[in-house]
Amino acid sequence: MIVNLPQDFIIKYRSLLGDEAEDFLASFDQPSTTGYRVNPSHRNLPASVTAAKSVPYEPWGHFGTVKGRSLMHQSGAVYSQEPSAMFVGATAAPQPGDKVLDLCAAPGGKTTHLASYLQGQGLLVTNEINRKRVKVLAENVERFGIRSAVILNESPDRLSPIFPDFFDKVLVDAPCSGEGMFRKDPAAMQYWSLDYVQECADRQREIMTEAVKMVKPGGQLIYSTCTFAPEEDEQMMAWVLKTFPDFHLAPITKLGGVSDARPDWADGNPELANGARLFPQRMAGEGHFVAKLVRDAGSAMTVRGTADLGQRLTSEQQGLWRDFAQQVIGQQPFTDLVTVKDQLFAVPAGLPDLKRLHVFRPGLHLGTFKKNRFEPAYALALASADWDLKRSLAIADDQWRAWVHGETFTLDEAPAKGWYRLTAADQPVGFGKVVGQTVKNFFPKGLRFMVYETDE
Ligand SMILES: C[S@@+](CC[C@H](N)C(=O)[O-])C[C@H]1O[C@@H](n2cnc3c(N)ncnc32)[C@H](O)[C@@H]1O
Repeated sequence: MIVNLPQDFIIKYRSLLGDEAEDFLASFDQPSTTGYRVNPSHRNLPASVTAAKSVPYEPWGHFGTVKGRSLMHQSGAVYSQEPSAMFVGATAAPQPGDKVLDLCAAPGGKTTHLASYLQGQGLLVTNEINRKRVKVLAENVERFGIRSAVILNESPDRLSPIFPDFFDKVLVDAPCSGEGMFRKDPAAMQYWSLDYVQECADRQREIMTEAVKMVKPGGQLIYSTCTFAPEEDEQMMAWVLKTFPDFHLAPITKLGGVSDARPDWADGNPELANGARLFPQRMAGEGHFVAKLVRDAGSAMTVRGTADLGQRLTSEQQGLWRDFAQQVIGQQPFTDLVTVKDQLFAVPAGLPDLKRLHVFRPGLHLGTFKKNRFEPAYALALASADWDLKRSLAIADDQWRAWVHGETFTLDEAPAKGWYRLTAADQPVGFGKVVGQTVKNFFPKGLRFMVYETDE
């Protein structure tokens, strides 16, 4: 064996997997499997992205790699995600209009996937407890052009009193012992021990105790981990079924080498087989556990107060936004607008009162009110992939490279002065301000990068 797996890990899985254990252990010496999902709201994507081999259970999923410093990545046309992680979103598969909570969301792989299913309709509450990680989540939500998401930075026990019986779907992609990460990130092995698995299971029980309260009667709770440990997988589900008797495990369609979960690794309850196991020795992927819990239908949803996510716009702000929307977008695509300080947001409908929570983003960032003018946000440009804007300017590849590096660039002709959504290869890349033949650079400072020859 090349990879130095912990001895206790080897002993444990030899005992659990019997004849299959050597194939399982040998899979850790194979290279990790990479993949990406295409963003369904982006149009005219090149064949280099769409023609790669598909992931069997996820129509937007492909095997392969898209570089971080590429147009496809920067414009939000793709999200890099290893293929077995795609099984989580594919199992949740919310309908447009659903109210969805992603409780443990950073860096945003599952959130961006759930958003693809929602198609901008309904509500996506995406939460991350960790203050640093919530920033990365927000960057990915913006990059993927998600229009109807609220980003929260909270612990599950502070969310459950605000959202009782509220969501059609709740996803708990639980913090776990990460055994399915060993191949991609061998450093993950240094935290691993039999005790660590137990610690993770304890934390998962705490998270699930709050998560179940937020599922509406008849709604679903999708639970997933990227670990193989039965304590965090089948045994966790066995505990949920016993502790919360109004929840049951629903069957999941299993394609492409996905297997039934193992009741014999928990209390033998045959219902546990409805869960799904993704093993790297049986399929191309790093490994996951996914289960779909359904809450019995019952009492009606509790009615609560409505959201108060910011200030109303002054009449001057309304005018500045209206002028921008008419002149540049050509339509007024949002109804519920609020300001937080000088920032303008479009908030999704249907939220309860969030006053007591730490709201990291109340909705889609539309822009900033400066003195007597409005400056559109990068997030708004990236959320416009499927709109024909009144003012849109196609730029060439070398101009895109200058743009993401923070440089101004020159056009061959001078169009009318003002804001333009810029596109490269039909993908939105930001708002630029045209003055004469010059495009002034508004690419966010913290996201700037240099494209090298080796990135191609
Ligand atoms: C497996 S990761 C989520 C990955 C993410 N769903 C994705 O697809 O990109 C689990 C997340 O749970 C967060 N977390 C850790 N402890 C938590 C807790 N007690 N309650 C809620 N979330 C927690 C971690 O910070 C981490 O971001």
